[in-house]
Amino acid sequence: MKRTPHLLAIQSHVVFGHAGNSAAVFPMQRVGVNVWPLNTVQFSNHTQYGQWAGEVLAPQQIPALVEGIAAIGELGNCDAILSGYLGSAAQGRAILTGVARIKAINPNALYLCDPVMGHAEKGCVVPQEVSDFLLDEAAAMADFLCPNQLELDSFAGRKPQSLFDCLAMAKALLARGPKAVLVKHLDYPGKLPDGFEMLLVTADGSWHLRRPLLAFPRQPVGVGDLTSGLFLARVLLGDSLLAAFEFTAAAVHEVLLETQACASYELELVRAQDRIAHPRVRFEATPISL
Ligand SMILES: Nc1ncnc2c1ncn2[C@@H]1O[C@H](COP(=O)(O)OP(=O)(O)O)[C@@H](O)[C@H]1O
Ligand SMILES: Cc1ncc(COP(=O)(O)O)c(C=O)c1O
Ligand SMILES: [Mg+2]
Repeated sequence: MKRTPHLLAIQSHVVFGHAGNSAAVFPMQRVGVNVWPLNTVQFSNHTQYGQWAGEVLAPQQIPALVEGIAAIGELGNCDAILSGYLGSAAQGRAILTGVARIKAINPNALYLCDPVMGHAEKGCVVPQEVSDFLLDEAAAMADFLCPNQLELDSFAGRKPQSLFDCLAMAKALLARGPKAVLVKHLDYPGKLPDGFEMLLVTADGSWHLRRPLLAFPRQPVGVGDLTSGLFLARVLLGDSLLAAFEFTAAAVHEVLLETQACASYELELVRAQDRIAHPRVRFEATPISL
């Protein structure tokens, strides 16, 4: 029987609703991965409500928890690390120490960094020191980097002029070290208004994918976290990068359809669980080159 992969997921937890690990853990489990959630913050709710209660985890807790897993002899079973929303740059550095520790035991372990900085319409959701850390330090250690357009602009230091420009900006990131860059959300002059577009850029090729843009009275939160989590989960389950990309687009779209149908602000992950595991829609990515 094929072994179930294990994934250490280091990002935020919200008590109510879905963002960070609260958006990604259940879907990753539902598609068949053992998840080890390590919560960088525990907030009452996501920050787009404009107010929240809760605390940021002390940075030294991250290596301490990783050492605790090493002490029971399980750290070598970690096949991948995912990081998302960071409470501070010190937390980010502690995560990189953990990634290095895991890669020393299991050189095949993959690290996906979702460089959560914010969103064009939502404004920045992290402090400047976190953005600097993501640009200067985390990108260099990541096997996979999953920026949205704002984060890609931040990495490139400019805004794109076209789709091909987005591709060039994502390709430039490959030179910093990652095996693949998944741009979760494209925005560029000339983009068709009725589509939601993504890019996958690897050393072996690049692909562009378009799915319908759904209307919401308030943009749901946690979609980026769901996207990076499902992508990494499917890669661990044996998908090619392209197959994982197409699966992720379909599964995320299913969640958004369910969320829209329920008129919910929070993602309807529980109701959509069968659609996450077995998406009914399919989106084909098309090859793109400069
Ligand atoms: N098909 C879709 N239709 C409408 N909105 C979408 C669709 N897919 C994603 N979104 C929204 O677009 C944004 C996606 O943002 P993105 O940049 O990928 O990630 P993040 O969730 O990290 O901001 C989110 O606000 C999400 O709610
Ligand atoms: C606590 C927390 N984690 C993560 C996120 C990131 O969510 P998204 O996937 O929409 O970028 C947010 C966004 O507001 C948040 O408040
Ligand atoms: Mg995000």
